[in-house]
Amino acid sequence: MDCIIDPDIVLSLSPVLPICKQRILSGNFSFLPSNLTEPEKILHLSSIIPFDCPLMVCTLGGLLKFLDRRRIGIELEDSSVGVPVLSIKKYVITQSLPIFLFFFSVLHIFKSEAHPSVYKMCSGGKEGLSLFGLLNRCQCRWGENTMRLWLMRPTRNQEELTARLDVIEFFMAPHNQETTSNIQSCLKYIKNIPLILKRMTLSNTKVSDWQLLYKSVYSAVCIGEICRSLPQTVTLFSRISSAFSGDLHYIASIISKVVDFEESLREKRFCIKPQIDPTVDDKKRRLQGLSDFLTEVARKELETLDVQIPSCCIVYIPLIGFLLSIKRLPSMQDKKDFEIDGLDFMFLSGDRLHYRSARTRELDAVLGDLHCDIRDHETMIMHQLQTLILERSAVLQDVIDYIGQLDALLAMVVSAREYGYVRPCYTSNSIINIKEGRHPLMVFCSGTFVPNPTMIGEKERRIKILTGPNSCGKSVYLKQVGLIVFMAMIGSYVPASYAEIGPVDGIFTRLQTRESVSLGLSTFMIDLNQVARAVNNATRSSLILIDEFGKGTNTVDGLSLLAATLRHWIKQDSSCPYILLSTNFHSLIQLKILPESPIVHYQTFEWCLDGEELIFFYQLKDGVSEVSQAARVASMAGMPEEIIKRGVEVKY
Ligand SMILES: Nc1ncnc2c1ncn2[C@@H]1O[C@H](COP(=O)(O)OP(=O)(O)OP(=O)(O)O)[C@@H](O)[C@H]1O
Repeated sequence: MDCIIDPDIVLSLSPVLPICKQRILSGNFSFLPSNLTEPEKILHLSSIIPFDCPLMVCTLGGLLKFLDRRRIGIELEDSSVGVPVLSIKKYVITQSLPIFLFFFSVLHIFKSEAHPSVYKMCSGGKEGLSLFGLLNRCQCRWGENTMRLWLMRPTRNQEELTARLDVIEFFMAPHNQETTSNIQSCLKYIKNIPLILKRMTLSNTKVSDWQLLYKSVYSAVCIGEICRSLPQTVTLFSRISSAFSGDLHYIASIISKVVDFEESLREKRFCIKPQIDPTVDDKKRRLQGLSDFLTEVARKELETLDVQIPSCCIVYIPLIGFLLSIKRLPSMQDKKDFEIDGLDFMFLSGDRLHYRSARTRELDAVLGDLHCDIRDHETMIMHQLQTLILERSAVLQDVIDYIGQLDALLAMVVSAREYGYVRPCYTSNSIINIKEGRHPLMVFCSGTFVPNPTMIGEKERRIKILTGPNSCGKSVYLKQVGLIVFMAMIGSYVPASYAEIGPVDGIFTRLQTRESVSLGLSTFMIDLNQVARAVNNATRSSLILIDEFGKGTNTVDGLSLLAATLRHWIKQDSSCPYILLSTNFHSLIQLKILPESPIVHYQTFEWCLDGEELIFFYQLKDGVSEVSQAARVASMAGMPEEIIKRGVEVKY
């Protein structure tokens, strides 16, 4: 399988491993012959599931638990019935880039923060300053889900990446801006279709569900129409054009033909339009003409009543039927006063007395329970409509998939346009060539961000060693390169004036993290783990970003570890990964610990001293810096002068 298993993850899985294994062994696998004994069952399952792979076992165990909780497919069954698993199929994600969890936090790909509003504190977080937050201009939840998935799973599949970039390029053209906003306004109406479909299968659909489903389907039809008018050479447009047709049109037209939204909202239940069902039409017509007819009946009833009774009316109460309603007279005090000859007293409601008479009985017999009949009939039609929609619901899954992709790409268009990103070019040459690269997030934090180039490649040197005073911009630069390459691997435009990206099969980092508490490992141990992963797994096409490796231990040990690691890669010569490394170990260069090599390139950043003041230009240049300017940086950070002075005295 094309994946690298993170040792930290395996370690953290060990407590749940036996539970997951047990869950798998006791699963309801209907594909297994029923006459198998327990040992035979284990043997059979182990031929399908690699029990020696902790990640696989825990993932499958988690999936089975999820299915059991949601009771998918057996919602209405007894709770003792387990979800039947019909088959197990292996699915290998071949093209995705191995990325470790650290990467997402150190490069600020995702950053959830507690919500600042006090009343929302308990209800989860919000996205902070992160790449996801920056790119997520999605209009619907499906776009947001797709964007999240793409960020979690960058890919090497160039065909897929080019297809995404083609869509972005199309919408980036100024003359396509109107099309962009038209599609975006339709995307807003695509709602939670799977939830509505689930309610349909449970026959628990509300009027609002019908409205939302219709709006979603109608908007999808409009998007389909728009995509049909766009160049079909763009893969996504042609896929949408062919998918958003037949069944989708059918669902949209059948809902609009059958459902009477106005009446449904008024009646708070599913109502159908006229001319859908003659029986319902007939009953509704009778119900409409009923009020005049009932007034006439009431007039006749009044003629037969005591003269003291000034008025009466005929009312209809669902499930009870027609009743004669009379205003209670002051003389009618006790129940016996309510009795009237020829009428059966039914009940008192407010100040009105209700009776059943010969005429109301006749009305019941002739007109029947009109309301209930209509309701029953309409409910039956709703079930038929639901069945028709569910039979064709596969197209709605396609809608969600393609809408998610389109929305995520349009969101990328918005940020690319707003922040001046460019389309990256993918090349088969082993090269990373970025001109005027910018850190996509840091640009918002520093007044004027200084763009810098990156050139790592076949003829260019593959190991960049960055030195420079503290705070000169080394870490920001490393992250900037990592983020630009990462953005290219999700099919986004990138913050640069030009970017040529060769094959990249993984991004390894040794960057500052705040995870030592949660992992139970020391900071130095985390550093070592991260570098070990890079040493053990990186290939010629991997990008490695190392920021100040070795500083977490005694200087000599740290320096020697760093030098040994670099020597390991220098020996690989042109097969060496793309490496960007920043260090404050100036003795690495002063003591000439590293061998002379054409693949090593020393770079630093421009800065100068204005009197005692340290000024950073953040501009990358060739060369080495042999001073840290730590004392001046400490002064800028507000350290007391006497401490800084004493530090300088000790140094010399
Ligand atoms: N290209 C740039 N343009 C503008 N400002 C920048 C740039 N790069 C870095 N900075 C600013 O400089 C600050 C320090 O940068 P950074 O953390 O990269 O320094 P450093 O060299 O890694 O420092 P240290 O060696 O102490 O870790 C950043 O927080 C940012 O405000």
